[in-house]
Amino acid sequence: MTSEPSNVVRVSHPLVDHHLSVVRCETTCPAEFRAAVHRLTMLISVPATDHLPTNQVQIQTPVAIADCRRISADVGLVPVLRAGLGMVDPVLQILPDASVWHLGMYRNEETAQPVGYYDKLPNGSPPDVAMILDPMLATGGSIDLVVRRLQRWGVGDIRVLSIIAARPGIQRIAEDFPDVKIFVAAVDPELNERAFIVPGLGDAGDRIFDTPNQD
Ligand SMILES: O=P(O)(O)OC[C@H]1O[C@H](OP(=O)(O)OP(=O)(O)O)[C@H](O)[C@@H]1O
Ligand SMILES: O=c1cc[nH]c(=O)[nH]1
Ligand SMILES: [Mg+2]
Repeated sequence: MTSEPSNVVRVSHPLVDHHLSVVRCETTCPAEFRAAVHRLTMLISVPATDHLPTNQVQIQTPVAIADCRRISADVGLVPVLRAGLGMVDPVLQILPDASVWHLGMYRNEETAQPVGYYDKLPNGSPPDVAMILDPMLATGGSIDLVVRRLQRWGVGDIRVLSIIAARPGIQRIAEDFPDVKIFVAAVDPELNERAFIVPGLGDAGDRIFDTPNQD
């Protein structure tokens, strides 16, 4: 662990380091990039779900009755299109009963401001816990909008899962939403003149979907 702001949990593990080196490498092909994002997301998901409440249940094993525990919270995953889609399956592997609510957002190339283009959140009651999935947190503008939208829906417990977050974006989220924790594989120091994370990994959405020069 490092001297990051208290809203950030950098998941420290040799496997995280290994798969980060894969996603950062510019010659990693899209199939390998997707696989590494999948593996990193699984590794981040475990600490990011450490607060979920459980109920005690009695389970009949083939031998006897065992006292067990099952997750009792209603969890909603909120992938931010497009890049967040690459993180949905690995979280569903460990939380198969979670719902998935999609939000679409892209950054305007000139201003780096987020533009919302799809919102599939319902009017009904919100989940107990929402986990926002987006591999990149740069200026924090996109996550800021998503958190505001979830709070408007009435979600009280919000966590963010990213692969790489930049310090300026982390700072922004900490100031705006001190209760929102961010779970990441890496914290990078800065942004370049195009608001890309340095050293980062480039454009996550384009690398997942093999659509170079789309942004
Ligand atoms: O913290 P911010 O400065 O807001 O930047 C981060 C956002 O930018 C990327 O999306 P992008 O605009 O590339 O859309 P895409 O997922 O469709 O590629 C990324 O996946 C985040 O959503
Ligand atoms: O470095 C960055 C910044 C925003 N979005 C990305 O995909 N990468
Ligand atoms: Mg992109």
